[in-house]
Amino acid sequence: MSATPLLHAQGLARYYGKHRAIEGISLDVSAGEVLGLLGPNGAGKSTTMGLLSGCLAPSAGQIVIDGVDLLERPKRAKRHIGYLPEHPPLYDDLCVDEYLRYAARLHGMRRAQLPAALQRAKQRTGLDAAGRALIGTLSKGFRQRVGIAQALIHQPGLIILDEPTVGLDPLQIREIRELIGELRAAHAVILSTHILAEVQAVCDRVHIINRGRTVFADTLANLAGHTASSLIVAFGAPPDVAELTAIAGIQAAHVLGGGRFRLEHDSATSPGSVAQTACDRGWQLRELRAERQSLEQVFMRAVYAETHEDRTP
Ligand SMILES: Nc1ncnc2c1ncn2[C@@H]1O[C@H](COP(=O)(O)OP(=O)(O)OP(=O)(O)O)[C@@H](O)[C@H]1O
Repeated sequence: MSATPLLHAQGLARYYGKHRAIEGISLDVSAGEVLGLLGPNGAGKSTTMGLLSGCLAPSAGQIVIDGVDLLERPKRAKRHIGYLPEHPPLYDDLCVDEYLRYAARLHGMRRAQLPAALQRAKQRTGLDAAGRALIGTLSKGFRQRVGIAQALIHQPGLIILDEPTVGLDPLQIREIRELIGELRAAHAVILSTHILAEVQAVCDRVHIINRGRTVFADTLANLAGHTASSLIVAFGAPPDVAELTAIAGIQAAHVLGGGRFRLEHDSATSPGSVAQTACDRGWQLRELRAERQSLEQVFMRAVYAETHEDRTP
């Protein structure tokens, strides 16, 4: 990540009347990065995207885009933002060229700039041959491409995509994900999603929110390096679960079948103590490895553990 992020958001909060949608959200995104904003339904993703794009006013907090304060100088800051809302603002009665021309004019581009801008945006989104097609006749995947083309027509530094693959078929999802990956070369990208695989497929970093608050934020590279507090073991002569949980520091043992188990352990326990016990008792150790922490585990721990705790009477 470069020293100065393209987007810096600090302490964002948004209330709808008395209802707190988000609070204390801070995030940075740099050029060349795709940040995934992940959370279950109602977590506050769209609200956060609305604030970052300047479409919603925050109740508290600061947003700086390419050195320009979004609240103090909204017009100037918005020049650096391209936004694809959850429901793309498309006009079915316009053809793709007419619509992109209209979007470019809304972004304050001069008429003389339009032909080159349209050609560039269409070429980058795979719409070269679709300029004269009526938007109302396009497939959902192509409509989404048009939505992305309007977001990048004025060559903003930051592109914000709210649930960009919702409602698409698997092939269209793959195509849009590839397109998002390509955008990284020239832009900072934030996308919101509730799909873990989406984050894993296209994002460099993940920011998980639950009920309006940040519950996890890190790079995917760091995530892969983390180890969970569990071991996978396999034995030729497997013991009973009770014998495994009797090993000091082993908190639970789950049978995986074929002599394999997942052992949950405390932070002080090393795989060596399990290996030693297996050796002493003749269990014929065949496999012993620390489990990698997956995004799913992080998500479940951060989101569902919190939700469950609150529901426990
Ligand atoms: N205009 C509004 N008026 C009142 N409450 C709202 C409004 N918009 C959102 N909320 C509430 O704010 C919270 C966050 O909603 P938001 O739409 O930002 O979540 P989300 O993570 O985008 O959800 P989803 O994935 O279902 O779109 C929810 O409790 C929602 O009911």
